[in-house]
Amino acid sequence: MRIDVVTIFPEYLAPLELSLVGKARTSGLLDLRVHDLRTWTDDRHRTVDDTPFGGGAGMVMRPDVWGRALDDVLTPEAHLLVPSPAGAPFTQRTAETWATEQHLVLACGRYEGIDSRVVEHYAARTRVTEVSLGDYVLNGGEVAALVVVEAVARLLPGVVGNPASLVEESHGAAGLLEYPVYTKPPSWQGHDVPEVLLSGHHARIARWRRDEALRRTAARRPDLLEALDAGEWDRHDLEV
Ligand SMILES: N#Cc1c(-c2ccc3ccn(Cc4ccc(CN5CCOCC5)cc4)c3c2)n[nH]c1N
Repeated sequence: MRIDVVTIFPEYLAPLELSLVGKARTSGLLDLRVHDLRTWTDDRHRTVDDTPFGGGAGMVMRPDVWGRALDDVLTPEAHLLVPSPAGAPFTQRTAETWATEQHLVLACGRYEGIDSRVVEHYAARTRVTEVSLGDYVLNGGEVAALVVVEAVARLLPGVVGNPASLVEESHGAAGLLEYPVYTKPPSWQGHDVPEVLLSGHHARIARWRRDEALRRTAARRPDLLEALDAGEWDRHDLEV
C-alpha cells in the first residue's frame, strides 16, 4: 500500500518512522511519502493561506496551492482523505475498509481549513472522504493523519507479528471493549491477578474474559451494546 501525506508540518509525521509503521516502511509493506505543501507555492514567501471570503476570524488555505500538490500526488486508484471537524467519524470499520485500498492520500489542512472548492473539484474525478477523529477541536489534520496511518498500517498483512492479536481487539470481537490484561508478578502492591487466569482452564478463562468485556462495555460504552443481538446475552448477568 502507498500512502501520501501532504502537510505544512512534515516533521509532525516523524513518529511514523518509529516502531511497527517504521518497520513496515523499511520492509516495503508500506510506501509512505510525506510532502511539504509549500513545495507547490508560487511566491517568495511560500504563502499557503489567505483571508476568508465573507469575513470571519482566521485564514483559509488556498485552493491553487492544494490543486498543484494534489495533481502531482494523486493517482487514478487513489482515495483522497481530508481530515476535518465536519468529517465522517473514523472507526475501526473505516480502518478495515481503507486497509484494502491501493493508495490513500491524506490532505492535512491548518488554519480554518482548506478552501471547500478543493474537495468539490476532486470529488468529481476521484473518491474523496472528509474524516473526523471525534467531537473535539484540533488545530489541523496532522494528528488525524498519524491516527489513520497507524490504524490502517497495522492491519496490513505482515505488519503485526501475531495476526491473532488483531482478532481480539477492542471494537473487534463482537464489537465489545477489551477485557483487562495482566502479567507477572501474580501479586503486586497487594493487588492479585484474578485466580481464574492462573487456573489453566481455558474455557473458564474465555468465559471470564467475555464477561469482563461485557461488563466494561456496559459501564463505559452502552452504545456499543445496542448494536449487539439482544439474544446473545442477558443484561441481568451483569452486576454493573
Ligand atoms: N480530523 C479531525 C479533526 C479536526 C481538524 C481537522 C483538520 C483541520 C484543519 C484545520 N483545523 C482547525 C479547525 C478547527 C475548527 C474549525 C471549525 N471552525 C468552524 C467555524 O468557526 C471557527 C472554527 C475549523 C478548522 C482542523 C481541525 N478537528 N477535530 C477533529 N476531530
